[in-house]
Amino acid sequence: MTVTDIPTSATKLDLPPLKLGNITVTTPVVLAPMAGITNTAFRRLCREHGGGVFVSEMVTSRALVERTPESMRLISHDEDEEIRSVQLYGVDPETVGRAVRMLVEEDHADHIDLNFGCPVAKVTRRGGGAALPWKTDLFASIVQTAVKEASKGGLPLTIKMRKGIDDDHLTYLEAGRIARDAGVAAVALHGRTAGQFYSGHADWDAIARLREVLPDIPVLGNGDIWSAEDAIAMVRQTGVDGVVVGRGCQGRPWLFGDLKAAFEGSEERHRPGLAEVSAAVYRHAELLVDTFDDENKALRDIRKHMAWYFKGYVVGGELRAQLAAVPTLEVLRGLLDQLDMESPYPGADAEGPRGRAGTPKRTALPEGWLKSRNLSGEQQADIGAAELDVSGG
Ligand SMILES: Cc1cc2nc3c(=O)[nH]c(=O)nc-3n(C[C@H](O)[C@H](O)[C@H](O)COP(=O)(O)O)c2cc1C
Repeated sequence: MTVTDIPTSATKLDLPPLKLGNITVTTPVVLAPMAGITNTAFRRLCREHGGGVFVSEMVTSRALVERTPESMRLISHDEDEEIRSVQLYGVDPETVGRAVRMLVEEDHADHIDLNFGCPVAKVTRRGGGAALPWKTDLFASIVQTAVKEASKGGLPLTIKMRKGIDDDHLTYLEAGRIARDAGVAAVALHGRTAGQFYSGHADWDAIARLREVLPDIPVLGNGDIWSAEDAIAMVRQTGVDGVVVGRGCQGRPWLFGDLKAAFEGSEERHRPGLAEVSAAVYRHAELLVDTFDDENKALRDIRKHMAWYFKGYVVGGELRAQLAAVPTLEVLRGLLDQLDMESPYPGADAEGPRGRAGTPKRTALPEGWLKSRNLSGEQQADIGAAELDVSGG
């Protein structure tokens, strides 16, 4: 079944609340960790519309144990974030263990997620990111160490992964079993291989297979949820315990309101006119100024959201270009004031795919590397070196 011929009915599912260890998540929805997107400002906007777990941008374990200023910003949360969720990336069990211990002992988080989904070719070619679970001994060691350290503080630890390196080197079923045996609180699967990058459709059948293989822990499905109807369809089709939503909420933080409504059995959907979108953009920019305490940095950040916010809306070409290059909050105010505030919700044009797309990437790993599922010392060094190139999932 492809994503286009799934049923769209939103009749109530009666899904039980999602349990992540001792945390009960009433709306079974997770904001996907997205580097450069899911900072405190964006998480606040999403949270204000709905419920769920709102995961931080990824932080590398190495940077965190070195306490770089950027990594300390990445793990920071607003005071009213009920579930402080942090995503870590790491390739060395000892460093990952130290990073988890730091989060626990210094009370920076309530939930920790480990990222095994980075598809960036520079990283996967050297065995890191989404290729790492192929080396089952290293993968097991990282997850076991992280679970052990997280459990000392009673924190649930989850993992997020892709299907594998490419169609000939799938890892998700075995990695899921290893993670379950290590004691993770849930496993999230993005239904693409690293080689697919963001092309084609996410394979929801693979998500269903993982659900069957791991009947005893929550499985979360990820990939191509653009609307509340897609989320309901994924749950129906795969039997997952919750959904992870990434690009679908870019420029649409109100999607979390639709998701909450849909999981409560309501057909109500939020359809903001241009005036409301304009207010959201300005508020987002202001929150970013608070987050970064630096207007230039904040404006650099908000610029990448502009095309997503205004997708499908009636906005002239020149104004669009100016918004995409806006230099200051004051200029932003002036540009937004030029919009036709009576302009209504444009319907389906405002919805659907957005954000990162792209063509498949070559992830070819050396034959020798793929031959053994165990890791040599030299390969460990290589994976470690690629850590500097890691960027999201
Ligand atoms: C800009 C961007 C940054 C991302 N950064 C991360 C990340 O830091 N960690 C991670 O696990 N996945 C990351 N991802 C992957 C998403 O979490 C998600 O798995 C992917 O976008 C598929 O879900 P979607 O179809 O709902 O977007 C990123 C995706 C995008 C588009």
